[in-house]
Parts: sequence; C-alpha cells; structure tokens
Amino acid sequence: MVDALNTSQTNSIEQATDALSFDNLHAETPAQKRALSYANTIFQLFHQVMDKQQPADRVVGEYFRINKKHGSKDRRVIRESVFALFRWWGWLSKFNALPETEPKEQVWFTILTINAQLESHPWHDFISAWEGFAGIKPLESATQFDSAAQRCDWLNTQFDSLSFTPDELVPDWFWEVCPSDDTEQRLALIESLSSRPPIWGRVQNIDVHDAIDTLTKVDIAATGSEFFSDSINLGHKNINLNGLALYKDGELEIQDLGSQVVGQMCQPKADDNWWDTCSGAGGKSLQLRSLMLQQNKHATGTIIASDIRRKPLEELAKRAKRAGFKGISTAPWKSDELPVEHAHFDGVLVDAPCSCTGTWRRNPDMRWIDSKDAVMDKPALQLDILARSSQAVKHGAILVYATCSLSPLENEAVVNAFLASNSDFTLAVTTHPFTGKQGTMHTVIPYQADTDGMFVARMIRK
Ligand SMILES: C[S@@+](CC[C@H](N)C(=O)[O-])C[C@H]1O[C@@H](n2cnc3c(N)ncnc32)[C@H](O)[C@@H]1O
Repeated sequence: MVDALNTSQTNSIEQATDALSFDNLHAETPAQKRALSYANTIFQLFHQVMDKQQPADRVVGEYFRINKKHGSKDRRVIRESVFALFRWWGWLSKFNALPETEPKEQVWFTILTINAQLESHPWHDFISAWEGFAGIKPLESATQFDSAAQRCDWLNTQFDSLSFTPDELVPDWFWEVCPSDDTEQRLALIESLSSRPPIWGRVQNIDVHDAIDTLTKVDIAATGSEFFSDSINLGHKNINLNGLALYKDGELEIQDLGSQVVGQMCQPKADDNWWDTCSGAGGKSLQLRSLMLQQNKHATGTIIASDIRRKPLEELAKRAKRAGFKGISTAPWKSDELPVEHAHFDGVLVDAPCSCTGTWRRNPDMRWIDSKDAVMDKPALQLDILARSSQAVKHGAILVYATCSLSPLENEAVVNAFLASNSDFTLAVTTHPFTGKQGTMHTVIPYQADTDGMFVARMIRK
C-alpha cells in the first residue's frame, strides 16, 4: 500500500476543474492520512467520469495501469468507492445540491461516509476518518442492508430534513423510455439495478461439473445454472482470468447469463450456416459454435462474424483459436453493402448496438453520464441494420434480433417497424427461459435470474 497519493501519483487523472483543498484539515493518524488521499483520488476519478462522460471502468482501469504503486487494498477501496458512488448517486447528489455554506470538501466527506455505509464497506478506520472530516453527527451504522428499500429507510431516518425514494436511483428519463405502471415491478427493477450481478460464464468443450471441480481447487466457488447446462456462476469476487488454465485453454468464456439467452434462442443446428452481423468480439459467435458442437462434435456448421470495428474481430479470432473452434470466420462491414452472400444463411443474428440500459448493474455510471438520447438515437440505426441484415436470410430460415436495452423503443418498436415493411418475415413463438412464458418477443429483466437485461425476438422468413 502506498503511504499517500501525492500529486504526481494522481497525474494520470485529468484534474477536476474544481479540485479539493485539504489545507485546513489535520490528519494525524496513518488512517486519517490515507483517508484524505483516498478522498482526493476518488473525487478526481468520479469527476473525470461525470464531467468528461467517460466510462468509469476505463477511467479507473487507466488510473491503476499508470499508478502501479497501489496495493490491493488501495485498489479495492478506490475502485469500490467510485462504483458505489454511481450506484447511489441518485441519493448522494442531494447532499451535493444543498444550498449550504459548507465547504465542498466537507460535503465530499459526508458523501463518502454515507456511500461507504450504504455499501457496508469494511474499511471502518477510513470511514470514521471521513466522518470526522465531514463534521456531521455520527451516523447510526446499519449492520447489513438487504435491499435498496432498506437503505432508503435508513437514509430517511438519518437525514430527516431530506427525503429519499427508491425511484431516484435511476434518472427520470429512464421511466420515460421504459414506462411501467406496476409499482411492484418498478421497485423490483430498481432493486436489481442497484445490486451487482455475479460473474456469469459459459463452458465450452468441457462438462460444467468438471469445470466447477477445477475452479473449486483454485478457491473459486462456482455453481451451475438451473437454466442452461453450459452456464456457470462464478460469484461476485474479482477473478484473475489470465491465471486460470480453464480460461487460457478456451474452456471458459465470460458471458452474462442474459446474453446467453440470445444464443439459446437462435437454436443453431449442428450443420447450419449462421451470420452474426454485429459480433463485436464474438461472445455470441462462440456460443453458437459451442451449441453446434454440443449436438455433434464433428459439427460442420459455420459462423461468419461481422462488425464495423476491426479490433473486436481480431479479438474474436484469438478467442476462437483458444477454444480450438473451426468454422468461425470474419467479414467486416466496409459499407452498407452486405459483406456476405444474399439469401444464404440458415440463421442471421442481429445483436444490435443499443443504449445498454440492461447493463446498468455492471456499469452504474452509465445511468448518469448518458441521457435520453442514448435511447432515442438508436431505433433508426437498429432498424436499418436489421433490414439490411435480413437480406442474408434464406427462405424458411431464421432472423434473431437482440439488444441489451430495456426500452421498448429499441426493442418491440424496432421489430414491429421491421415487420411492417418486410411482410416476408413473421415472428416465431418461443419460451422465455427464465419465466417459462410463451411469447414472440422476450425481455430478460435483471431480477428474473440475477443477470443483465436483454431483449430477443426470433423471426422466420416465409
Ligand atoms: C451489442 S454489441 C455486440 C456484442 C456482441 N454480439 C457480443 O456478444 O459480444 C453491438 C456491436 O455492433 C457494432 N456496430 C455498430 N454499428 C454497426 C453497424 N452499422 N453495422 C454493424 N455493426 C455495428 C458495434 O461495433 C458493436 O460491436
């Protein structure tokens, strides 16, 4: 652990326009000194994300890449505090907005103290140092919270001059693009968006039980999933993937269980030819190939993966090699023209670019750095990609449309608009894997199976 984060160590963070000054504070104990330097670093990182609208994952990752002196405890305190700030910012921002005369440093210490309490963080010496610097009346510490609703009640008793509601944990515009009149479902969605999902993986070329045994030996408590036989729950702890033989040998891929629903909805046959039109680094291309091989280890099926970005396609090639998967090739989009043959494929998957509101559990910062435009900008592009890609579907073959958005504007509305002008396609009735409900368009809601949110619809070309 470093003694203090001096100015040179924070150089990699672009300084917030409005920096903190701790000149009037007296930090005597080592814990107080460390608490001050953490407070400064967390402030700078938080503002870099908010002011520059840069993803927290990238900002924090880049900071640690440059500031190698941090030990594991430093990293944990800084990283977890930054992410928690975004999780609870809907409430914490109220302290920031108070028309008080208090110096902003004191407000920041108040925010850090409450943030740590809401998360039940274990670094009590730093929390009490922040509380001392904040100069607030000591907060009643709650032993452990089970829900956002409990946290909300706790806040309301601690600060009776303010009023807090669970709805505030997501921005107002979210309800405009994801309307819901059902109070219970709304609360359940807020609860799930305010908690961290586990790390979900998918095993390939190996039985899930063997994978669990192997992981148990290296102290990773993995479990299977009741929904798909190749899914694996790796828990909540950070894992050094590059240290895992299973990962290095291509037998384990990280893929959220919600995302796995999409490949499962495709139901590729062992000898099918599929086109993954927005493949990114190919999470779903790999899943399609794995599903083919589960049916026949000599499956002759193929997958062509396309994207407008070349880098992720290179990453896919490495992942496919690691798994020993033959039959996956890449064809980048170079223009609006199809990079593949028309009316050729047994299945076409359009995993369209979207607002990613379904991934807010993992990226709590996105809800504050994005605006309603993140949703409103997408449907025209999604419809265009879907319509162009559909030309590659053979007659009698399958077209799957998916997003990781929770908004009907990017989901049902896009599919309906597509069908309205493409009468040769029709929706197939499928079963929602987590709820068992039959339907033609399915939204995976995070609370159904502790996943990210997804949308998927399967269509058939008549
Ligand atoms: C939701 S991500 C895909 C995730 C990927 N299928 C996976 O499972 O990891 C959407 C992808 O669409 C790509 N994309 C954006 N605009 C596109 C376009 N006009 N045509 C094709 N792909 C596009 C993005 O580069 C991005 O990789």
